[in-house]
Amino acid sequence: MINQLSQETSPTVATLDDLAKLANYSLMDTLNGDPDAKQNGIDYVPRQVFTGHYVPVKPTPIEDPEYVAHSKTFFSELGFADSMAQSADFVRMFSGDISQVPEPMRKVGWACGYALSIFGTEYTQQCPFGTGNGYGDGRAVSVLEAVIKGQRWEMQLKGGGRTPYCRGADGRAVLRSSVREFLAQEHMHALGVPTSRSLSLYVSKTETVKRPWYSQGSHSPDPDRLITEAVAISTRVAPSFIRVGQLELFGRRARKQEHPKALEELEQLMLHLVEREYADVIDQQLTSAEKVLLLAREFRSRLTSLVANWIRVGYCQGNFNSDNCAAGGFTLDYGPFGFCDVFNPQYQPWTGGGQHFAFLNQPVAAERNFLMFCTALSPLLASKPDDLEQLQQLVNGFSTEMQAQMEQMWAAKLGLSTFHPALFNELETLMVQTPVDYTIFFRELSALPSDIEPLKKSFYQDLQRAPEGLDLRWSAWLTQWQSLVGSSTEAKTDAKTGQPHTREEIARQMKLVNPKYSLREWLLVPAYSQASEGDYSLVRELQAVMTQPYAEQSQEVEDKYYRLKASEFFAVGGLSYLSCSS
Ligand SMILES: Nc1ncnc2c1ncn2[C@@H]1O[C@H](COP(=O)(O)OP(=O)(O)OP(=O)(O)O)[C@@H](O)[C@H]1O
Ligand SMILES: [Mg+2]
Repeated sequence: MINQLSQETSPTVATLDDLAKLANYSLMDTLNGDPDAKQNGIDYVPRQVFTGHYVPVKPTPIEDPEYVAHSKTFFSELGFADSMAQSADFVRMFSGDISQVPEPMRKVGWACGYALSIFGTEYTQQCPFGTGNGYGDGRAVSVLEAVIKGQRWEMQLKGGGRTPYCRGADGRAVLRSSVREFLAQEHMHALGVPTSRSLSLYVSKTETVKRPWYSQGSHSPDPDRLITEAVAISTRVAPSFIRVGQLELFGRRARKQEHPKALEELEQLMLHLVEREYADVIDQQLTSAEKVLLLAREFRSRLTSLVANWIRVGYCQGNFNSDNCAAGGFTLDYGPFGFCDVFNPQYQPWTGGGQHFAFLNQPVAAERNFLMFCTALSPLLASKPDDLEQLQQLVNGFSTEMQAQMEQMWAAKLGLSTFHPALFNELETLMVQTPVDYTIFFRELSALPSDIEPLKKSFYQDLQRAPEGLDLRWSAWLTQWQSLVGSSTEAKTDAKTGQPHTREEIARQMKLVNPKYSLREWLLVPAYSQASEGDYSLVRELQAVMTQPYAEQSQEVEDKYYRLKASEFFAVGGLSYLSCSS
């Protein structure tokens, strides 16, 4: 028994050679969009790519890389030895130098083109050629596909240098944004929300770029100066990085018959998506049309659940364009994101994002992305009016499914088995007028308080919008809520198990829905600031705290991280909002 256990837990991948043995590429090489001459992947000049799944791109290594962090959780899931993250050949590969990787790993990576829709409107003007053929992964370069413990994973460098889609930019990511992305992915996974995963993070000791950023304490919406920042490469991992935008690029080409194989390529990409992301729920034997419909149904279900989960944990994507919407239904692109402190339905951390991508508008933004997803697939059903009609029904049914997911989520946050509209509406009004800290409020509520005093820990007293009579209204609300959840709980039974619910059980369940710790922007700022001085201790501390967001943790952690946002952090660039995610 002891032997068996140690065998199961001991890492099976201790070196890059071990990892190389698991390399297994499912790239559609028949859909390589670059002419033969460019197979070495070193043509970084912005150019139009008219067809195909990907272009070969050799990443540009960062100079003199230094280890910052790796995901211990994910390494353990993959059976990777922690020591590998600091081994010379692993560091070399995941800081962008794949020229020496062992066979059968490939010495050239790849980047993909994609289209852009913003809130359901198609765009091409962001493409330097105005056609949409020059837009895509501008700094994301995939370097490996491997089947590990029966699961296929794609590993992608972010900040891996220029690609044909870089649009004149440098293809780099800075340490600041890479720390944010690395930690946010770790946190999101620990929150139980589907996401691309963090693998590793390396910074250059010598290479820097200039980026616009805020002077300390700046209240201006836009950065007011250029700062020099170290470049970094974080590696993210997912079953695939196919975006709704990529399907759209293929869908638009098919719709406009831009080239003779456009429809065929769309079908191939759809089948590839099904294989990479939906193989467990869509039978390979089905016809293409059947697959399209099941794919749309399944994506709808994943997307609605994803967005309800975002709202459950206080996450705002900030720029929920179709090119930031993973077709596999998980969170992707941690640039303009934020976790809200003060509850505000209009919370939007990114100054460029607009209200359409605000916190509680995310269900509508998701619906627009779903519409674009279905529009992209519809040429595949062009000769089948009944199937097209079914696809349309799936689009029409989005808001109902979304609403159901939201109601279930709100009920769970309140420890109730059903949604009570009047109770919720009054709560939402009170949360805005008080206003409350979103995370702290629901966590305090999870202790089933008998009066409103404990809830006041979440109140931003200085920001009160309607102080008159608030306490009385809160007390009335709490009494009403308690009558549903609290006093009569002993008599209640669980609909599924028939077991009686105790107060302890309800509190326990609520604490698994309402996290105690949330990756607030003002916690990230000191972590990446210290990191820029070569001190990674706060990054690692935050990683440790934020990968157990539901646990109580120590008193010391609670004192430091379970707190209201300080008044001096309000309305400050880089702390309350950001204009730049690169
Ligand atoms: N420094 C950069 N160099 C080249 N391209 C960039 C750079 N910053 C952003 N881009 C490109 O701009 C586009 C939109 O920006 P966005 O912030 O969504 O990208 P990103 O942060 O690189 O994201 P993603 O996580 O979606 O790959 C993407 O095509 C992206 O690759
Ligand atoms: Mg993006």
